[in-house]
Amino acid sequence: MDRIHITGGTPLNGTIPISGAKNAALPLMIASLLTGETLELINVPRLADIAALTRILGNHGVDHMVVGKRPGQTAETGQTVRLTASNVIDTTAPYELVSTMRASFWVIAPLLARFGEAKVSLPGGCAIGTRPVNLLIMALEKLGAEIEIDGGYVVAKTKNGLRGAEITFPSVTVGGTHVALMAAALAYGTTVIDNAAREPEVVDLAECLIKMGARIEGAGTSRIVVEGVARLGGTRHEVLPDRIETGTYAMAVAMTGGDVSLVNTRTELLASALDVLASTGTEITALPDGIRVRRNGGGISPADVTTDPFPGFPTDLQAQFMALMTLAKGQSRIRETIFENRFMHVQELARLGARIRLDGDLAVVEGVERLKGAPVMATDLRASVSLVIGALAAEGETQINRVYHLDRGFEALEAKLGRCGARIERVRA
Ligand SMILES: CC(=O)N[C@H]1[C@@H](OP(=O)(O)OP(=O)(O)OC[C@H]2O[C@@H](n3ccc(=O)[nH]c3=O)[C@H](O)[C@@H]2O)O[C@H](CO)[C@@H](O)[C@@H]1O
Ligand SMILES: C=C(OP(=O)(O)O)C(=O)O
Repeated sequence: MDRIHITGGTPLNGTIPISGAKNAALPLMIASLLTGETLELINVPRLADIAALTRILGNHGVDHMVVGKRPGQTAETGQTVRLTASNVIDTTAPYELVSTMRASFWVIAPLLARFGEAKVSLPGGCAIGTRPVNLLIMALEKLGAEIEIDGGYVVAKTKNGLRGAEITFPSVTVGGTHVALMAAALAYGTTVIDNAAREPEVVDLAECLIKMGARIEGAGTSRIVVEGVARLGGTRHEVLPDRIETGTYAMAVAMTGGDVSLVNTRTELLASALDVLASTGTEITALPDGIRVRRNGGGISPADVTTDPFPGFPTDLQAQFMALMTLAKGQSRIRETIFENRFMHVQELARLGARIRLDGDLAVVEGVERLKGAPVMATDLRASVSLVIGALAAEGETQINRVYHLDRGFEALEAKLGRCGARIERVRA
């Protein structure tokens, strides 16, 4: 298995281009199943999760084409991908494919809405909690689907098509909102989704669906209204920038010090995280095409955060923020309210010398003077990158094992950091 070696202690200086968002590209690709016409997606990141979903869509019969590179494009420039689901041959998504990635479960919605049936394995994904799909099933049942669980598969059917309904989520779910949106887009009549997720990735999906002919109002608020249409068509859509990748590199600079421009991204995608970063003594300035992040000399001030659905502090940045707080001048308190088991990075950060105490959903971090390199193990996607951040700031060498987690969500990580002065290399097994 590949490993990453990092020799820490060098500030980061330069420019990092931000990729298209994994968590937007995945539902957008899945939306291709809603139409027989071609969906062209621009700025799709090159990631293991995208490749995994491409295999799943291929298994359904979706035609996948990567449009040729244009002059000026580099390995880190997102790809343009054309997906055409004109000849869907199979409405089953098998265990072997779905178990590697949670978002793949969402194919159930377009398959059911367009073909009246779907059989999808219960999902896998990052080991950060139990992650049930009861709310996704509830939404589909409200729309009239008959659902049973059989041999680890969710089998969904509808005799006369889905029908618009009132769907009220008891708690905010991003995947549930994606599924409800896609299914309602092709249902008869009006669907109201209450307590909908307001994440920018939900808005991106809704905007693409609208271009495909869907009638959706209110995406980005907690009440979305969908008027079902009989059919959807193809379109061209650019995937929005990855706010989690943006926040991750911002935290890396906050920790190592230096001056980095994060380009092809937008401040409003992560306002709450940038406010918290500013309160730690990091200078954040908006650029026309991104964000400039600077910390020169001054120490890192401690700050408390609680993860929350958008526009709150994202759970997908909690591990990275914890890495930063390990070097703060004092105590910080980090509460994780979204996933019950998202503290796997704590014991690995401790190997670098961090002092963190866990108490239920609360992590209390006592800042230390310095971290020291050590061998560590990547456990899930965001935990892995928190170790990269810690290692960049630690003295000496850190070896990160099991880096396949990183490849799920960070495009060209070593190249992007390396060009800013980080001493980072991948050792291939
Ligand atoms: C591919 C993708 O976009 N993944 C993101 C998505 O995951 P995902 O869509 O899986 O996360 P959800 O928003 O659905 O989960 C939020 C909470 O609701 C619970 N829940 C969810 C569904 C359900 O049927 N029942 C239930 O109890 C979950 O266990 C969790 O505790 O949003 C999460 C929260 O912002 C992010 O961390 C993930 O990176
Ligand atoms: C948890 C994540 O992904 P997934 O929902 O696919 O497990 C993530 O992107 O941080």
